[in-house]
Amino acid sequence: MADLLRKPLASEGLVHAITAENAGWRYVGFELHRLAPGAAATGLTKDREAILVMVEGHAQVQAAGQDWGVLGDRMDVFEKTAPHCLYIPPAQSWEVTATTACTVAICLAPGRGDYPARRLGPDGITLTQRGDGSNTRWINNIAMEDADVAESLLVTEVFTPAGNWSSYPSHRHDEDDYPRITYLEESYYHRLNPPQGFGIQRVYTDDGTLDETMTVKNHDVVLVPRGHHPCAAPHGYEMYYLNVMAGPLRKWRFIADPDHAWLM
Ligand SMILES: O=C(O)C[C@@H](O)[C@H](O)C(=O)CO
Repeated sequence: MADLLRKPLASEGLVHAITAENAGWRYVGFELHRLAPGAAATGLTKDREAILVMVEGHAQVQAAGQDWGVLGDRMDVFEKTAPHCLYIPPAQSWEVTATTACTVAICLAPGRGDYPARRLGPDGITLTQRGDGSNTRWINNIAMEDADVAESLLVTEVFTPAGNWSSYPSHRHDEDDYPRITYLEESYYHRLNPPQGFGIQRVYTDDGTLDETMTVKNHDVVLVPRGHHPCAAPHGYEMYYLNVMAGPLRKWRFIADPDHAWLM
């Protein structure tokens, strides 16, 4: 059984510490910090670039030698307003001090230092519908390839209404053969509303050598090293996830599962 479902390490403080090494891949890292008011988290980006996402709550942020003031707006991620985010280049330190209870994600991928530190959002991030019917979901693009703001990170938020599917029709991005398809590792940080809910995520390859169907709960992370990766939210439970993708080329090109491509 592949180790794709990562449970929270704690309910407060450092909740996830996914590195390329412990994920068994090369590009994506992901940290999640849940901080009580007054609590702080710090880090060094080293040979990685980072996008800090204020998932919810407010915090005083210092990074890359600058004071960025208090970041954050929505107090609950399911308010769905545009997130406050910060791009932090490699070889920089950062420090977040919670001014309210807050949840802060640090999305990581390799970087050389070609891009400066800068705010991303809330300006320029617009909640956008993708799909229709029971495949409708709502997207906040934080840093996708049309935004020339990072070397390898692609970061997106997705809100899936109760009873709907997302990351669907099934698709994969696990071969480095641009422009046909790109190789992108991907992590999913999941939330459910109300929080006692659950969702389903399947990760599977065309040849069936990987086929895991996972029950995801609030604050779980799913790793997608390869294969298709659709999600479903049950009746009564809205699903949120924060996607981090990275690979050798900062482009998202995918191929649909041939069985379900007719739905595209
Ligand atoms: O469309 C969605 O529902 C989200 C996906 O695009 C998600 O970001 C992904 O699967 C990327 O390959």
